[in-house]
Amino acid sequence: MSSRTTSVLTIAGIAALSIVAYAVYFDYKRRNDVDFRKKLKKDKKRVDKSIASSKASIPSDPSAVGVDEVREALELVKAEQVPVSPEEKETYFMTQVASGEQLSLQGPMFSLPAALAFYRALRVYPSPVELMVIYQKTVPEPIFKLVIQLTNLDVNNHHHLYSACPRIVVKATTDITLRILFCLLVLPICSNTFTLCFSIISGKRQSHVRDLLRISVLSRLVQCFVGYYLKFPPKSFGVKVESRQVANALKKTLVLTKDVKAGEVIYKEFPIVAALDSDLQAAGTHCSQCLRSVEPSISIKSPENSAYKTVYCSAACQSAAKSQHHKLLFTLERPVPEEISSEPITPEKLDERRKAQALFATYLKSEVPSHTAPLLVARFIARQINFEMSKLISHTLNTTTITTDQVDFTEADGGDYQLADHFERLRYVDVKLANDGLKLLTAVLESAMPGLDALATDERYAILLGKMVYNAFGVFYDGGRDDKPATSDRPEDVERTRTPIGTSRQIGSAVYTVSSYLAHSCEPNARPSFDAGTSELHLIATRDLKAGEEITVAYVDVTQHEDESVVDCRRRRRMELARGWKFACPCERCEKEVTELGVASEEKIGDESKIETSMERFENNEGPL
Ligand SMILES: C[S@@+](CC[C@H](N)C(=O)[O-])C[C@H]1O[C@@H](n2cnc3c(N)ncnc32)[C@H](O)[C@@H]1O
Repeated sequence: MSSRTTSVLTIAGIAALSIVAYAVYFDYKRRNDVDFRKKLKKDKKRVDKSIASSKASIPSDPSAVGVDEVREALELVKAEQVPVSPEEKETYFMTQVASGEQLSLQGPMFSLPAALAFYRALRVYPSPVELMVIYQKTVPEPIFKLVIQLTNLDVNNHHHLYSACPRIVVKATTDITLRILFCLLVLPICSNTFTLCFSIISGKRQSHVRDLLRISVLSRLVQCFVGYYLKFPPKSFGVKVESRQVANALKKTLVLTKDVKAGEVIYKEFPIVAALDSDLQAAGTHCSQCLRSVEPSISIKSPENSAYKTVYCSAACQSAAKSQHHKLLFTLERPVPEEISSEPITPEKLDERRKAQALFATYLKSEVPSHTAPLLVARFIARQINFEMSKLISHTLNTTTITTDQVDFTEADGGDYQLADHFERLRYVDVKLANDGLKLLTAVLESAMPGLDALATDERYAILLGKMVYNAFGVFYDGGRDDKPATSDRPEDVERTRTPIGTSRQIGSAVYTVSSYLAHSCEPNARPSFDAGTSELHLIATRDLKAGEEITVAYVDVTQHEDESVVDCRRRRRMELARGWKFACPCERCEKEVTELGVASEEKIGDESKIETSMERFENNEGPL
């Protein structure tokens, strides 16, 4: 043993002996010395008093924390940097909620720090109103009050919180339209929370709802916010969504989870919403629901007096279209199911509805030959309303039955996520609202169910349009069509759908949840096919692929045509990508052409300079997910 260790042990031994000696001495004095005992009692009283007075200075009601103190703390939080990328936000969010939960268990002294942690989480959560509803039910009341106080003091954030749902949160109690609005506007992210809050506002506090309330904020929100991509796409698709760094920005792409051979179908997917090009819709040659080509003699036609003429290939398609969107948008039938009481419809109201539908139908027909986005948006909104209504019936009747027709392909494994959850996460491109589309659609919704006008605000409508044009695929089969009305417009101005054979050959457009994540390559390893002769997308491998490989498709026509040089083909496809999709393609083929064929690497694509500022922001990952 070294001398150093010995001396450490010796000192430790002496110290231990001293303590023991003092304890023995203390015990002896306590037992035998009266004065010592008196002094001890006096000392104890003094200590008790001091503890009591320090306890009194701790507020028993933490909401009594001074406003100045709260304001000061808020200023410090506001000065903190908020993470920018979605991944950082997720981590930050989870850390803050976890720390809020921990601190709230530490007693009243920690109420403000706990509230601040919850408040920090609120600042990055995409749907703050929803989070507030959850906080209200799960965070101890004094801490929740402090979170409210922080929100009220932060004027900007206050605006952020309530601008999404003016009036509605307050009013959503009894009226059916408002209940639907509450669900569609306020709770767009998480269907569990969706169900939970729906039950709360519909006054049905069933036992499973109470159970849900007991689950910690964190576990439920982790599932909503982060767990989504663990459950979606469903495992059966054989693909997963991964974030990859592309040119300084994080992109979400689809990656294989299984090996596939060239020519094999990777997965099949039905669309969330689809629409025929308007000239085919008018011609009545294709089913308006599944987009199948249909013999006029056997097709099911809409009634003569219908504002928007539709043709269906089968009773099943007619029924699906009706329940999803057509009844609400283009019929005079009661929009609310029989199970739910609603105000009687007067002849005046009916007339108002007829006129609104006629005007909207005329607008849709007069749109650029194949611009389907306004119809896709209208159908999507109607579908969501109908979906919420069917949920309402199941709640009202105390059943959980929602027919497959209503959830079908929008549901991931286990049914945790639904239409709104998927759509909410898709990225969008800025769209300028140039015409009356929104006004006319609003009139149709309002005439069917007063109050629904709140659903289609300028901002929301622009986002929905932006999501449709950014994520839609062109549907084509049998080589596509040759009879599209000629136009001098650029392809991406007529229709910006991902169509590997060119938008001029598509018969319609459709938006898919999984396939929306497919990235582009000018030398793609997969292709969308519509071999079923409908809008059902089959993703086919164009070569042997291994698990872990990123899947790519061609967004535009990438084949070199007979009359085209390599340089011309390259310029054409890159221009279309830059104008329509706002990126300079970095794929291997584009790179190879630079090195092998001597195409100038500095080649500037004319319109790339026109990429909007918003797009640059978006590319830097500052925009929406
Ligand atoms: C409909 S989104 C596709 C979904 C997208 N991958 C995501 O991150 O969610 C289309 C956008 O993805 C990006 N993108 C697709 N393929 C790309 C590629 N090969 N290189 C760079 N960006 C690409 C472009 O920003 C394009 O505008």
